[in-house]
Amino acid sequence: MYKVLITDPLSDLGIQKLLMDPEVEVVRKTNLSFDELLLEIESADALLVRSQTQVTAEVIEKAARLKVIGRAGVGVDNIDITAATKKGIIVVNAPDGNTISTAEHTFAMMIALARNIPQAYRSTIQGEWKRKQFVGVELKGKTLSIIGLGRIGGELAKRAKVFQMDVVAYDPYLTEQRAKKLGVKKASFEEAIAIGDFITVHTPLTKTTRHLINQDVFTQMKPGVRILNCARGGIIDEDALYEAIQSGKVAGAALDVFVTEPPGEHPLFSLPQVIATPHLGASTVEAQENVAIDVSEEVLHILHKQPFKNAVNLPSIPEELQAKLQPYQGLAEKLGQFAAQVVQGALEKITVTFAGEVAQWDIAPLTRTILKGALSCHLSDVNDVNAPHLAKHRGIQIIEQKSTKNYGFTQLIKVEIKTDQEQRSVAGTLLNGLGPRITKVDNYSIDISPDGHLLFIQHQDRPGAIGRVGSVLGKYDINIATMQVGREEIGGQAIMLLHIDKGLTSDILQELQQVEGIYSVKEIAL
Ligand SMILES: NC(=O)c1ccc[n+]([C@@H]2O[C@H](COP(=O)([O-])OP(=O)(O)OC[C@H]3O[C@@H](n4cnc5c(N)ncnc54)[C@H](O)[C@@H]3O)[C@@H](O)[C@H]2O)c1
Ligand SMILES: O=C(O)CC[C@@H](O)C(=O)O
Repeated sequence: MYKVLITDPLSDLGIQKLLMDPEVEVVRKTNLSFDELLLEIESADALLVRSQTQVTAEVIEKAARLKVIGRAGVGVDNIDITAATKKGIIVVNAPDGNTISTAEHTFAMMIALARNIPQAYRSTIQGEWKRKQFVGVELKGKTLSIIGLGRIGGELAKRAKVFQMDVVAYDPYLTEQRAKKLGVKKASFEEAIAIGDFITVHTPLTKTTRHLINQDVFTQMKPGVRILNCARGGIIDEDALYEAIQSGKVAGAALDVFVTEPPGEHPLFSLPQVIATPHLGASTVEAQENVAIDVSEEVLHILHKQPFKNAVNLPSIPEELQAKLQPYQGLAEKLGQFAAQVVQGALEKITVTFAGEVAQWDIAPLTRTILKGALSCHLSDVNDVNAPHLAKHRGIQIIEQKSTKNYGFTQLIKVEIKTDQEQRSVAGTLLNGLGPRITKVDNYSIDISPDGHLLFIQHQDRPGAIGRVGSVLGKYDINIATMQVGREEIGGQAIMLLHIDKGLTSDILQELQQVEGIYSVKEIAL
């Protein structure tokens, strides 16, 4: 049974799939104190949050069984991604479900700002009739500068075009093609800042976007500019915004998000030019249902070990590529496990080479799986998420390469491991109808399926060696299921790779080591 802990309000309809899964127990507890959260998280397999719950390193540290953190929304700045990654916890979000709602909210804020609607409402219901005081501006013909033309920025641009605004956008990843498709002028940051009558930010909050709009940037703006932030508090320096409004440079600001939420009695609220909403961008029935459905499905996929797509701490893999790579995942993991068990000493470098059909694709996910296989022989709780981090942390160098060399197979994956004592390699392929096979260990060609208990023996190629190994195993009632022998030259070094039906005790291993003509014996569990 998986415990799915939900600590922020999520749409009832949206989490139906979770509620209906017989293997899932849904525990909904909102407004938990920090200590209560620490207590609940200990036994949770999945945690679902919106933006309120702060999933700090301390919370993650306490989570003994947590496999996935699901964010019902886009921004994951309330989750310590580094701490989750270190612990091998997958973080997924629901990036698409609230795009339209947030774009619409931003647009509503822009109109409200242009026409002083909140201020006029407040005055009118107090019995005043101040028509002169609330003269606004039209959107038509004005320039809207969008900083961050992603999903929300893009939808906002479409709406602004319908209102006959000139839309310019700055986004480091904006292509001419996308700008053209949206009817937007691609600009530099400086240009976008200098020409905007309305400037709106739609970037995530990161180290580079914190205070992206600061005191210096305000000085470069047009006098009378109007500012919007429906993305994240902190992208705009709140103190600098206060100054810019006070000085008259900025005519007004519409804010849905704040550095601290709730902001309490914020100095900006003393300025009549500021309008505000309490982080309502995604607060529509539709968006809340969408994000809850999306994140619930992702969490279920992860708990049931099925493919998922919106992991924040794993590069996303297009479905088509995922389908192509899937058959290779098992082989990749086994090769990593085999290579790590066949070597002696501390891992220093892992080189993975892909040849044939597989080399035509993005093979980074397979490299991660190989790494997971190799590291899991020595470390606990290794998965695709934390494997690269764990390798880096231990100073293990990872080299990934593609080869056009003909290895005699339609596709081949080779794993070379260098330790402080030796360097060895193992290669494998997928054979039609037979599945994964190990085809080479060091320079010895073999053909064995990578599963179960294996014995890897290095010996001298002399009559009797195989028989003597068989006698020792027979003495202890250990059945040999399959056996492969490889040699470089007659009478030289050779290897035996045996499938045995059960594992060996250290005494039997030692006895095998003493057999005449045997150089080394390694037991490999796959
Ligand atoms: N107010 C709300 O309720 C609400 C709702 C949803 C999303 N959001 C916020 O809106 C943000 C954007 O959401 P989205 O779905 O459009 O994300 P997105 O990832 O589709 O778009 C973000 C864009 O910002 C661009 N970007 C990154 N750094 C930049 C920089 N320094 N300068 C300019 N552009 C930069 C990226 O290239 C990307 O195109 C989210 O990160 C989230 O914090 C708020
Ligand atoms: O949960 C919310 O309502 C806010 C969501 C929004 O900020 C997001 O980043 O998706």
